[in-house]
Amino acid sequence: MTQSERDPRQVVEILSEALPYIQRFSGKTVVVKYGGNAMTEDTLIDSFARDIVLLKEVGLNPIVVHGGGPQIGELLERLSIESRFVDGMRVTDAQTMDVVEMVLGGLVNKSIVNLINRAGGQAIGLTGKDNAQIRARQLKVTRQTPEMTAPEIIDIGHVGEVEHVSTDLIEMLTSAHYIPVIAPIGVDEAGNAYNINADLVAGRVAEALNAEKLMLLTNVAGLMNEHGEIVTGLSTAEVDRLIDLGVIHGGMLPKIRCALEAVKHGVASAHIVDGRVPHATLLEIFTNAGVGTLITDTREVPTRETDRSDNADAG
Ligand SMILES: Nc1ncnc2c1ncn2[C@@H]1O[C@H](COP(=O)(O)OP(=O)(O)O)[C@@H](O)[C@H]1O
Ligand SMILES: CC(=O)N[C@@H](CCC(=O)OP(=O)(O)O)C(=O)O
Repeated sequence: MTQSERDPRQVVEILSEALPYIQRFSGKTVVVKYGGNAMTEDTLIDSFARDIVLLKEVGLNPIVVHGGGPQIGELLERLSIESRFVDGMRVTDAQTMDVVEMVLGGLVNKSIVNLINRAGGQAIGLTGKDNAQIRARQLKVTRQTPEMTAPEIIDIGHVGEVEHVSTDLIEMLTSAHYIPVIAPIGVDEAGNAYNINADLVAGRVAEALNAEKLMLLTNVAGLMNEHGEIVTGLSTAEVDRLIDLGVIHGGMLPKIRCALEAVKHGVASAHIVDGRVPHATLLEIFTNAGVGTLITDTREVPTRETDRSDNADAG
């Protein structure tokens, strides 16, 4: 249904209902991580871009950090370069690193920038190399089995972890009304590039900016428990239990870990959101409907009401 087909009274009612949320979040920073798996259909990517522009226009401060795992996988396949993952991280040799940089810093970054600009925003695409804003070091992955006396270090190549995020460039851009769109490539002091899981970058960017929200848009309806049910509010205790049970695995592991780290380090809330739902970002921020899993720094199970409790009108 288009706006002209709707009852105009309904349209203004919806706008009016969003007012408490707009007031609550105005001026606040929201880091939105757009996963490669959520970039499935053109219409969805369009609605994502419109949501980001709308957030900016109503006074929030959106920062986009994007992934592109499936898109990297596609080009590697076309180039007949084999790829595998250890603990949700792509093993990255020098040749793979070149492809990662081309796809993330080039194709994917610029297509998101282009869509946001076409939706009326002012997006600027960056990688962690710009102003060396994402300082990285090589990620050491260890593995230990009961038979081993000491953990084994597995070399997964040019894969990085975030050492430090400098926020001056991001802040300069956002204060001049631009929307930064950041590809998850880090750099060390010697200028070496690192492939970093996009969730980890988004979490650390959110922490560094003291963001109100970290939204992780993916291709599932939220975090599932051992019964296959979506967990709407996730306590830190429940995360530990689900990891021990092996229910959280693959790409969900870094996602949950970075969400937990972010809320422990000052981000008010993290959300795992179904990016396949049109306008998922707006639904999560401006309505009580909530479309995924909410994570806050609490041993209790959080609810959307507690997440919004500092404005009595907004819940
Ligand atoms: N407990 C879980 N609940 C939901 N998804 C899970 C869970 N454990 C593993 N996953 C997997 O994690 C995937 C999301 O991570 P990932 O593929 O890295 O997405 P993205 O590209 O959006 O970062 C899901 O598609 C699902 O296959
Ligand atoms: C080290 C590592 O695994 N890096 C990821 C970077 C992209 C990413 O994280 O993309 P998604 O968010 O779409 O999964 C990769 O090479 O796929």
